[in-house]
Amino acid sequence: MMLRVENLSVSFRTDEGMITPVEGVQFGLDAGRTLGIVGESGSGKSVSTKALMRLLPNSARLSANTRMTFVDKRGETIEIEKLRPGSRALRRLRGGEIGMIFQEPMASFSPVYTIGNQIMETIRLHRGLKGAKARELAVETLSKVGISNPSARIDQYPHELSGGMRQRCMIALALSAEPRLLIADEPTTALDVTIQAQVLDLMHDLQRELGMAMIFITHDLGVIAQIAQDVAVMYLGTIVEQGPVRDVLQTPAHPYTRDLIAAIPRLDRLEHRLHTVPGEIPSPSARPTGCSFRTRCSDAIDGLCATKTPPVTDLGGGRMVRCHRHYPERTAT
Ligand SMILES: Nc1ncnc2c1ncn2[C@@H]1O[C@H](COP(=O)(O)OP(=O)(O)OP(=O)(O)O)[C@@H](O)[C@H]1O
Repeated sequence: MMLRVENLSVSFRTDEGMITPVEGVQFGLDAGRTLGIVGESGSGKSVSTKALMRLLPNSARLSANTRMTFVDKRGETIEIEKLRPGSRALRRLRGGEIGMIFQEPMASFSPVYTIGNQIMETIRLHRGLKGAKARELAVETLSKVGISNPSARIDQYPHELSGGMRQRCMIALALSAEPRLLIADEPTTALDVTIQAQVLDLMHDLQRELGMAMIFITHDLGVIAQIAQDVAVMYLGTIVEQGPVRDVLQTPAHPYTRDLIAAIPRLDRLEHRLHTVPGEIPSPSARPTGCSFRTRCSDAIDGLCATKTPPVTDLGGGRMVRCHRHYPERTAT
């Protein structure tokens, strides 16, 4: 397995004391596969992936038993949680081994350099090519992400491009280092629907061509269905359900997943009002006792869900769920 995350817990020191917005996250990812992470705003998706790239602020702490292992391009195993801030190994990991793209491309680009300069700098840093060779490769990468007339566009500044173009250039920037893993944090949310579909198709094609693994973060299960093979559903800092996308969408095992599926707009149900998951996600500083979803759950069991944290149940076929309804002895009845 290329990436294995075990017991990932992240706490922050805040004015109101310690909060733990990510707790006990576990998942694995093979080369060439896409894991979709879905959940509402505040569920801990970004904090989890920032932890993977060691991009969390100084106020963040990983629990002592957090393990994040990654097999790099040379076949060596990197223990990400042990990398020292500012170390060469960490710089090599970021960008070179794990690339990241965001909702807002301006977060990746500096406004004062041309697109080409920034892509060529990445190529120099991570692939050791300079001058005409680096430029050639940058043009090639821009053309790969569907930028027309790339040898002219390469000399433009980020603000000279449209939103969709900038998004493509950001993908080109991330890909130019040839990462083994690409983390995409809501990369299409700000785009209009047609461009969103084009960018998703593009990412899918590039991934197949390059054999890269991908973690795709979104609040939209519909997008996950298009792009990922596996899905992890997060709620209030933990993964509540995980498994192959098709199985999870067809037979969701957790009430929260069922609610998210009901919220997907469907063409054949346009006349109905769009559902959203009822209620609001609590703050990590006010995590409910027992199962953290029980305050919004329509299926909560009196006297159990408020007092006992549901254990992880292995449902077979690579699926797991954290819900008292799925205790083996309960599902048997
Ligand atoms: N630097 C920080 N200090 C304190 N709390 C933080 C910090 N960064 C994130 N959090 C908290 O961690 C929780 C999870 O945030 P995170 O950004 O991971 O959610 P998310 O699922 O990615 O949401 P979104 O879809 O809005 O990006 C939130 O309650 C947030 O307030």
